[in-house]
Amino acid sequence: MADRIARPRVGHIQFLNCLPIYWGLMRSGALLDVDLHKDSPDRLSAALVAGDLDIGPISHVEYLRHADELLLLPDLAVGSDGPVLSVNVVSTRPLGDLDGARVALGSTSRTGVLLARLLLGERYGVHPEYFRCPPDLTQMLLEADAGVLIGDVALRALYEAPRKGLEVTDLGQAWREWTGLPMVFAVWAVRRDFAAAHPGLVKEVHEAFLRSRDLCLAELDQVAEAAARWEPFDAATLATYFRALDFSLGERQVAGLREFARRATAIGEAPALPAGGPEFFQG
Ligand SMILES: C=C(O[C@@H]1C=C(C(=O)O)C=C[C@H]1O)C(=O)O
Repeated sequence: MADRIARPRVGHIQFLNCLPIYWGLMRSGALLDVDLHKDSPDRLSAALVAGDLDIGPISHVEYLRHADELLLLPDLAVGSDGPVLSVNVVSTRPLGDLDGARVALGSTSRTGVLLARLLLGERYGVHPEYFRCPPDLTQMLLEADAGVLIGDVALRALYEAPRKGLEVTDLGQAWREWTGLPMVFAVWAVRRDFAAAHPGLVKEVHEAFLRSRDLCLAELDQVAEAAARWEPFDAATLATYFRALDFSLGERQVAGLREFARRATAIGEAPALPAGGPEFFQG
């Protein structure tokens, strides 16, 4: 039997925000050509950095921390140009009143929680005491005055919090109001060693993701209908959510990425992007 190369090991965020991209891989048949690993974004980020995955989504700030080992896949991201709906600070009082309070940072997030800290410190001038916590709103608010959540639990909190007398701050919207730019929460990257060894495979996977994204955007209401069957959200809510998300990484999004990188670097959370960065995979 001839030696075969293994399928590329590809990450997939196990949140509704990436379901549209998974949908397209299924529809186009490309799912057969990858070894897909579903997990939370914090674990996928760590796996890509550790070399346990070859290609996949990585939380924005984790990319910045490991940019020397990674190349970005062009035109693919999870972000928003305005409200994102699923990266939220849920608080018992307005953000400006959180000085000295306790704020719980959801453990699945790296970028959303850093954005919350930047916003609270630099825009609101408040300095809470932060601690890491599992992403469970009830547990967070037993020990804190605010919690930062991402993904499906954050989307749920957006709809449930007002009934509980809680405030919700959408961090995609807050970033846009603060900087005028889109926010990029996660990017897709390939390990540089894998890209050098298998450029053709990386090109194929990248193109499959782009086709998948475009297919999903053309069938968004069907995707929402299909997903609503298994989710605690109705189809209209899911369609609104998928339309709020921005899966592109064009010039404006790259400007947003550079601005976030600049601010993360200024507080010592990430090394500076090299001049002209980020560096992209050139298919
Ligand atoms: C929009 C989102 O983007 C995400 C936010 C991330 C983070 O804060 O580290 C990581 C991956 C993405 O899932 C979301 O999770 O809702």
